[in-house]
Amino acid sequence: MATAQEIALFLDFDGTLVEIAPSPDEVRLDRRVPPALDVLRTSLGGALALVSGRPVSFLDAALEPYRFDTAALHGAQIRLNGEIRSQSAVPEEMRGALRDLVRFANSQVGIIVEDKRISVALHWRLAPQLKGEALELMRAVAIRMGPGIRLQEGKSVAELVPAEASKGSAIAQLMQIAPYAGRLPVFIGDDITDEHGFEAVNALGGLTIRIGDGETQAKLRIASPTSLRAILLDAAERGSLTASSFSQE
Ligand SMILES: O=P(O)(O)OC[C@H]1O[C@H](O[C@H]2O[C@H](CO)[C@@H](O)[C@H](O)[C@H]2O)[C@H](O)[C@@H](O)[C@@H]1O
Repeated sequence: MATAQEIALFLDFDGTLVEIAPSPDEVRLDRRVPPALDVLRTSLGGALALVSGRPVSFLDAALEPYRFDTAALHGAQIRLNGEIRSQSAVPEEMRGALRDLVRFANSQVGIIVEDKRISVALHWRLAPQLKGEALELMRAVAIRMGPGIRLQEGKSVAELVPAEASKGSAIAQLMQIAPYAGRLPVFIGDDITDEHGFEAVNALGGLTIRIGDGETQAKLRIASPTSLRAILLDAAERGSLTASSFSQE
């Protein structure tokens, strides 16, 4: 089994480091997690990154005062060593799309539009009966926006994302750069968007872990964000994380 020095750890945020909440603004991160991740980053020679659908700014605020390498917006925004390394352009057609989505949200109770500029999400967790209508609208808007945009489905959400971006390509990019290059990638996630990451990490011979149930390409499962947190906090206390830390559930 690989040692701590050989691992590159990639962590999803929602549904992985924090429990899913009724709306995007309501997530609460256990305050022991940010310092624990900082300790683990050191023990991993710096090879720890967040891979999330959220923007870098949101993740920085959630994990403050720590700033981690981040592949944000499903890979459309990558920050490494404190500097934005790559970022997709704001799609020209996004303003028109946003107008249609806000109009829909204003006409229905429980629909939330999350404007992340480079991408936009339409949430129906608080109005599950509107899933069909919301998805139909998102599919129509994505088609209208053309080949530069793809539709990313997730847990009670659909998002318009730059077509070239995915968690898989972001992880593959990071794996070519120090301190990630040459290590065994370990990716932990819980949602459909994470399947791109699982595919890429499986192709690199790494370890893939799905939080919770649902169909997946991941090789291992951990029951919940609570169980993962326990593993990470324990590893931080011992100052060592290995691939086998994740198979002791
Ligand atoms: O890649 P992730 O870090 O898992 O981010 C994926 C999306 O997560 C957020 O939405 C999800 O979590 C919300 C809070 O728990 C929940 O209310 C919603 O139903 C979920 O879809 C976030 O709001 C999105 O921007 C992320 O892309």
